[in-house]
Amino acid sequence: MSESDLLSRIIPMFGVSAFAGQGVVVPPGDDAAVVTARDSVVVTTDSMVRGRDWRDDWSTGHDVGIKVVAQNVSDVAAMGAVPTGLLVSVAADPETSLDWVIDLTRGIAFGAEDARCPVVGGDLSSAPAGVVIVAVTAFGDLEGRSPVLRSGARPGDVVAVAGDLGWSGAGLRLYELGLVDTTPSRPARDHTDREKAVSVLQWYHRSPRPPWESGPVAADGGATSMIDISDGLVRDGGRIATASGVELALDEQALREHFLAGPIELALGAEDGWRQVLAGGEEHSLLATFPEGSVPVDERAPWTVIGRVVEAGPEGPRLTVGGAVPSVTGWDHFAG
Ligand SMILES: Nc1ncnc2c1ncn2[C@@H]1O[C@H](COP(=O)(O)OP(=O)(O)O)[C@@H](O)[C@H]1O
Ligand SMILES: Cc1ncc(C[n+]2csc(CCOP(=O)(O)OP(=O)(O)O)c2C)c(N)n1
Ligand SMILES: [Mg+2]
Repeated sequence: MSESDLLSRIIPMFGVSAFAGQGVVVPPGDDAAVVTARDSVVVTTDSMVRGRDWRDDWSTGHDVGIKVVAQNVSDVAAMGAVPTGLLVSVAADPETSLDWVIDLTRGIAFGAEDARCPVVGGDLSSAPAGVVIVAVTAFGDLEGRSPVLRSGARPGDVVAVAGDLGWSGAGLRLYELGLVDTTPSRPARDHTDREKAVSVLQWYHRSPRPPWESGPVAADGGATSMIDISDGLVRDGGRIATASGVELALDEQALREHFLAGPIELALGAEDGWRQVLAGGEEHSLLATFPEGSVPVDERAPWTVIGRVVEAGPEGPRLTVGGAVPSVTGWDHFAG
């Protein structure tokens, strides 16, 4: 199949016409898309690489599509913005099956629709044998809000998280332990049955649905800093601490109670599960700091208070859990 044939299959799947009038002036198909922007534009990019970010024996093309959109939309949300457009680039070994590419496209289209955000273009390229890379760029609109940076946390603020912690990392760990779940639809959150707990965690690893709507809610509520947790609570919380020059003093009891108890502890046990709560990557939940008393009340995706911001001590900016620096560090692509 030629590149143009493939594009003529892919582009209609994004149904951009559904978004006509919502900022898309020229849809995919020309040299570039044209979108309207009212204000400063939030822009971010994140890619996934076969073998590094997913394995074909665990994840379908559809899963990869949902996940790459989620990663990007949560980065937009972590600035306090709503997503307004996506660009999708795929570089694939020509042996990659058409079915896989179509499945990927369906997953991207599903994620984009869920985020109410049109795919406005992209690129197709071939890659050496075995290589498949999916790269997404997302645009966002602050709708008049000031961007929420990593650097605004102040002593006296509370630290809160929207979404779960450790689910994706626990799901990955369960795959690594040899459990293979292929539940076709999203399983219910289960706190009593181990098999169902395994299934819900592996499902979240394959196709996360972080609470990205909470990003703008946090910004409106006066969040002083925010980040999406892609490399684990400890590493990403540490980034807020460093950028803000403060200590994030997290409450071990609150973390264990809200995030370890339940599916993670049931599926992995307390020790391994706790590591995932602290250091599991790819969760894409939002971590933010708020002035005391202004944590937003959002029933759809509640913010859970997990600690406080305090003045950095002699050790400098850092993140502590129960008063100590955790021994786990989180994900780093190049640390080996
Ligand atoms: N190759 C690159 N060139 C320029 N900037 C980059 C590159 N890779 C990452 N960055 C920037 O570095 C910052 C941190 O990137 P990353 O750790 O990927 O953040 P995130 O977890 O939010 O995706 C971001 O502002 C990102 O835009
Ligand atoms: C096969 C496989 N091995 C390991 C992982 C785990 N993993 C890959 S990337 C990542 C962290 C986040 O990825 P990155 O691309 O750095 O996101 P960013 O920080 O840029 O948002 C993790 C935990 C995985 N998903 N699949
Ligand atoms: Mg990134």
